[in-house]
Amino acid sequence: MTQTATSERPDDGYITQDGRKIGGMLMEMRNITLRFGGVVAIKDISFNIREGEIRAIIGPNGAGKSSMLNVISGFYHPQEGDVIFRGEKRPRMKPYQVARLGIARTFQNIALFGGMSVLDNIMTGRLTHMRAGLVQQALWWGSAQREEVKNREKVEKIIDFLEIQHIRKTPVARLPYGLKKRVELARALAAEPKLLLLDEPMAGMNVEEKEDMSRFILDVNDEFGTTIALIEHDMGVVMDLSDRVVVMDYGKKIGDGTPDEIRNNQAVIDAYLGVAHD
Ligand SMILES: Nc1ncnc2c1ncn2[C@@H]1O[C@H](COP(=O)(O)OP(=O)(O)OP(=O)(O)O)[C@@H](O)[C@H]1O
Repeated sequence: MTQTATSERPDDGYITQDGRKIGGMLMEMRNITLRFGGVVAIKDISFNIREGEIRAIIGPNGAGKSSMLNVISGFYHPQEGDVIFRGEKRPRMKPYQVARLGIARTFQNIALFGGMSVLDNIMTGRLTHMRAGLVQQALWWGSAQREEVKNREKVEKIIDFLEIQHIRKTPVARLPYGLKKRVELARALAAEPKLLLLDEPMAGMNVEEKEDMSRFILDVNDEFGTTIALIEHDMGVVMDLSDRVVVMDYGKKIGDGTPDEIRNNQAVIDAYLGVAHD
């Protein structure tokens, strides 16, 4: 996607050059600080994510990117700052409660059930939508069955969309790496998230797998209107996919803007070239 415009946009949204609709604020991180004992992983960082946007968080190793993703997904709780989701301050929540709000994620190191089939793995992504617990399922078999059928339909649609019909019965452990990553994406999508967090979706992939994954990320965003925030080290991918990019270095935010703005940001260039700073 070519990006020439600036990151200054009207509050209620805009249309991208390739015709996608970007809306108002979906999430705002306000003055987030996160410490681990004496280590300050995130220092007073603010940024926002708009509805429908593909937003990247980049930075050198140890910059604090994973920590930030973990704050967004509720794994870490910042000592300072607020997380605003859909206009409301999010109270301290457990990750499963954050998932119920509509935030799903994939992991850098694939976190699937190796012995289970692709289909069953993706079904686990529907758990946040399942109302019937085990006891309910036993007592109200009819409604639990209807729910199962509905969940299956959603999952089948995702399987078609991500072109993994041919491996639906295959145990995940037997799949090549690129396909495992695609199954992880499918499982996260099964939760029908408003915000999808991707932790290094291209890590360990060959060129062809990266091209496939890039296409699927764009298609998911376009077809389902899913807002996506991703951490990624592959600069080519980041600059191609993202509407806007946040750059972190040593826990601080050193850049925030469109790919073009980031490419021309001297602090960002210095950080990647390893220029010393105070
Ligand atoms: N659970 C933790 N306990 C203690 N320190 C941590 C923890 N998680 C992260 N850190 C520290 O916080 C800082 C930021 O780490 P983080 O993993 O967020 O960076 P990153 O940008 O994701 O790095 P990478 O690209 O190498 O994955 C580092 O100094 C790291 O050692």
